[in-house]
Amino acid sequence: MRFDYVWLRDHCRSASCYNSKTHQRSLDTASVDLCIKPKTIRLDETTLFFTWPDGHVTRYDLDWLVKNSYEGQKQKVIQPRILWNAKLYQQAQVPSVDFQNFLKTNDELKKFLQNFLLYGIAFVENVPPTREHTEKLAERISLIRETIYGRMWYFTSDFSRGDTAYTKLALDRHTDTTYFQEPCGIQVFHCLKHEGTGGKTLLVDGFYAAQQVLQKAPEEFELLSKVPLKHEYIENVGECHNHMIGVGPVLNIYPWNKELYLIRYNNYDRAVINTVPYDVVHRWYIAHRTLTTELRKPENELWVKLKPGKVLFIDNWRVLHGRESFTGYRQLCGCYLTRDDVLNTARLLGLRA
Ligand SMILES: C[N+](C)(C)CCCC[C@H](N)C(=O)O
Ligand SMILES: O=C(O)CCC(=O)C(=O)O
Ligand SMILES: [Fe+2]
Repeated sequence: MRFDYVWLRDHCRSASCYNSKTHQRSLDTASVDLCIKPKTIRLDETTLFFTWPDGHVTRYDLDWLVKNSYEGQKQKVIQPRILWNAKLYQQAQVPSVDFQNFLKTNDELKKFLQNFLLYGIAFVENVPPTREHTEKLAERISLIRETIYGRMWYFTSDFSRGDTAYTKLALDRHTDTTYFQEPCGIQVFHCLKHEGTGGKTLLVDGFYAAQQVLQKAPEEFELLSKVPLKHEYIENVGECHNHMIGVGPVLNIYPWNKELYLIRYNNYDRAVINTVPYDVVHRWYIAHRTLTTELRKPENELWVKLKPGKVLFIDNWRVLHGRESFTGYRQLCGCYLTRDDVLNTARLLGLRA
């Protein structure tokens, strides 16, 4: 491990530099001499002591330094995950949780969140098929993220909004709200009614597919993580007028450990590519094709028929969804959740997120 002297001065946890009640820094970092060097350094069994030129003393537990060093973080993932294809997911036999237990006990909520964090999808069963109960369920986990579609949305194939979701047509795998600067973190689906045929839901682990790309063609993975693209939503239907633009690469990775944390994939909503120079664009299409080929492999497709009472939570930063075309009357309700608050709940329950 290597530490910079300014870093060591900046992270001083003494009472005058750090408020341990609020967990906030009191030290004004801009007041630290950028050429600062300690006058003396002393080490005992567990602790490293620095005396700075002005006489201030900083002490670090060696354990704390190990935990907080760049070298330590580089080898750790922020969020442990189990990547899956259809067979792996089915073999894992992930249990659904029961609505009543989920509302009543923190243990059930924790079990649910643990599975959700590991697999990027999770189910709650025996939910009364109403909008109010679905809302109550969502609120148990997080804050609902209100968007142009409303707080709780409720939709059928009536084309009340200018989007293919509001028809009976099939929808290929995609993530939602790619046209937001921060795509919605979690999507909740509850099918309240379906009198007809078809309409199965498709789920694909985008991170599993991306991992295949990384193994087979690392330079293509890299390109997909570097090239920024626009996605766009333009709507002029009835009273609804919207124009949303979101910019970002298809694969988003943390630079220090190369961990993938967000996939933005929606071929319907991808805007005109005008952010990519001529000599890169063709290579980008090749890389996009490789990823699409992985995403479309039948063995990666998990198909489920959503039924009243069974609520599906999808990590919209990881798992793609789609649907089969359908006939008859089909009513879906749900909402988006704010990702920060889902992760907050998970951390408060002792989970790593
Ligand atoms: C119906 N519901 C509100 C869930 C989603 C509508 C959003 C559809 C859009 N094409 C997208 O993929 O973001
Ligand atoms: O109708 C469905 O099952 C899903 C449609 C969809 O992709 C969406 O609402 O985001
Ligand atoms: Fe969607």
